[in-house]
Amino acid sequence: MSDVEQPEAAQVAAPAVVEAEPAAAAEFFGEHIDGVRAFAAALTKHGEELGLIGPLELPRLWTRHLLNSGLVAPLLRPGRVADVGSGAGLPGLVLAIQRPDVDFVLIEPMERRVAWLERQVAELGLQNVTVVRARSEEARMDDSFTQVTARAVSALRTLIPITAPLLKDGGELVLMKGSSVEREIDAAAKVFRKYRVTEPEVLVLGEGIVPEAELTRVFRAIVH
Ligand SMILES: C[S@@+](CC[C@H](N)C(=O)[O-])C[C@H]1O[C@@H](n2cnc3c(N)ncnc32)[C@H](O)[C@@H]1O
Repeated sequence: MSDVEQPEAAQVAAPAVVEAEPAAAAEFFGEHIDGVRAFAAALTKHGEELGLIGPLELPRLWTRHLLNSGLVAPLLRPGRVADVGSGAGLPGLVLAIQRPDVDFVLIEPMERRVAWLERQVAELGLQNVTVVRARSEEARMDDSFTQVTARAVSALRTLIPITAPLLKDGGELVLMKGSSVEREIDAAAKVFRKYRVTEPEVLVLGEGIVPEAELTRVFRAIVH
C-alpha cells in the first residue's frame, strides 16, 4: 500500500450514475413524457440528498421506479384515488401526471416527504393532487375512494387494514407487490375476510416495456 496521502477528492464517493431515459419511455408515457421527465430531473437533483431515493436506485430510476409506477395508470378509472405511503411520489405523482382525469390524494406521514410532495405538485403544475400528512389509519378520510394504490409500504396482511377502509363499497385495491405476493396472499386470508376483500387477482405488468426482471406484480381486489 502506498504511504502517499490520498488527495481529498479521491476519498469522496463518486455521485451515482443516473439511468438514461430508456427508449420505451417516450412511447409509453406519450403526451405526458415531459411531466415525467421533469419529475425524473427533480428526483435526480434532490432525491438522494433528501433521503427520498437511495444511491443504488438512481442507476435504475426509470425502469425500477418511473416506468414501474406508470404501469398501473391503465388500471385506474376516473374517480378518486388514494395513494397510501407515497414517499417520493411513487406511484402517486407519476400516476397523477399520466391521469389528469383522476383525483389523487397522497397520504404520507413523514413531514419531509410531505414537503417534497407538495413542492413537486406545485412545480409540476398538477391540479389533480392533494397531499395529506397522516398515517393512513389515522387520516380521518371518508370512505369515498374508488381505488387505493400503494407501493413498497408493507405486506398484504398489514397493508389491507390501512388501505381497504378508505374505499367506498365496490372500490378496488391496486397494490404494487414484489415476487412474494403469492405468499403474502396466503398469509392474509383472515384479513381478507375481515375487510371484505373479494375477487383477488395478481396481474403481471410491463412486458415489452421493462426488462423481464423488472416486471411488476399488482394485487387487485374489490372491497364490499
Ligand atoms: C418504503 S417507502 C415507499 C415509498 C413509495 N411508495 C415508493 O414506492 O418509493 C414506505 C412509505 O410508506 C409510508 N408509510 C408507512 N406507514 C404508513 C401508514 N400507516 N400510512 C401511510 N403511509 C405510511 C412511509 O412514511 C414511507 O414514505
